[in-house]
Amino acid sequence: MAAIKTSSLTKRYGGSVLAVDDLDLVVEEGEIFGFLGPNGAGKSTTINVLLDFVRPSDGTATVLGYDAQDETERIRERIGVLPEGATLYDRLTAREHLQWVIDTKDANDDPDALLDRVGLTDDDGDRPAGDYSKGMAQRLGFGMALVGDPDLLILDEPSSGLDPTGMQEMREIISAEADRGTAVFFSSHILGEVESVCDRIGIMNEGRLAATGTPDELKGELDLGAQITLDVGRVPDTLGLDGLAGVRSVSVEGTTITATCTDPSVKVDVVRRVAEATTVEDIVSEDASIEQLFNTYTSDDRIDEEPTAPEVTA
Ligand SMILES: Nc1ncnc2c1ncn2[C@@H]1O[C@H](COP(=O)(O)OP(=O)(O)OP(=O)(O)O)[C@@H](O)[C@H]1O
Repeated sequence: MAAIKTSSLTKRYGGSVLAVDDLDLVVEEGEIFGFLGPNGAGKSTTINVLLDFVRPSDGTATVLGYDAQDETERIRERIGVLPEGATLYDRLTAREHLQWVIDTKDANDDPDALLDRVGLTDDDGDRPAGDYSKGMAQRLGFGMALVGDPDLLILDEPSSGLDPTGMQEMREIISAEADRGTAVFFSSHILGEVESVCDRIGIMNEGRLAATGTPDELKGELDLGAQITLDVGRVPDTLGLDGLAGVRSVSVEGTTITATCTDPSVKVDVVRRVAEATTVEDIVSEDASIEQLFNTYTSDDRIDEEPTAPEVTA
């Protein structure tokens, strides 16, 4: 049984805004699925339909096998949710928030252990949430989502407001939850975060799923190539890269030479050839990044075109 399944899910706001457009999405049990997309792509709307905060215009959605609109109670018992901009009660302390969720879910978690897990101190636990910084509020919201060992975590921009340490801690908790069988579905703008923690990603664009797969699968599909950039003392008349197997293109700007290779292993040959012709002062090596992937799938003139090749001067 899928943790999340949507079939032809569509949401229109008013007559003109098509926020989610015929979406077929499957998140498997136990997997970490990152839901990426630019502002307005339809990520929060999809999550809001899954949580029955908004009703779909068309299509269906199930969560843990239950209908997202008709079996909301069953779903709530088994999931943990961090909604966009978690709503907290200003006058309640963190401990009281956690205790409230524990009681509501009839769970037996220890509020102190949860506080510790999300990086809040004992003293923080006794302060009213109204005094919290954005990052502290986010940590508390995350702690509330973890109550009751949920089978599925749905997190809308979980790292929003967190400092780098907080983001790292959040990623560790997500991985630990997945290790014990929890499926995690989270939306993000932070591409590195998604790549480092997710089993699969889905890229939303204009209400549609532009791509799904593991980061490696998606990079492979697009054949974005691997880049190597060399700073040299002097650019020789002949670089020696002409006809080198696996070099797709070469460009030169000042004393910087950039080669795009069809395969990362070819980069060593590029360095060797250039080093035979001139002094190499610095090397930067980059494989296709998740940023490239994201840009390719969400730019206006996406996919139907070949990735653009830099000017060839070799
Ligand atoms: N309550 C609403 N009423 C009208 N339009 C809405 C409403 N909520 C969202 N929209 C519109 O639906 C589209 C998708 O918005 P949504 O918030 O789902 O995108 P998102 O991918 O979560 O964006 P972001 O990354 O900025 O949070 C946008 O055009 C947005 O303006």
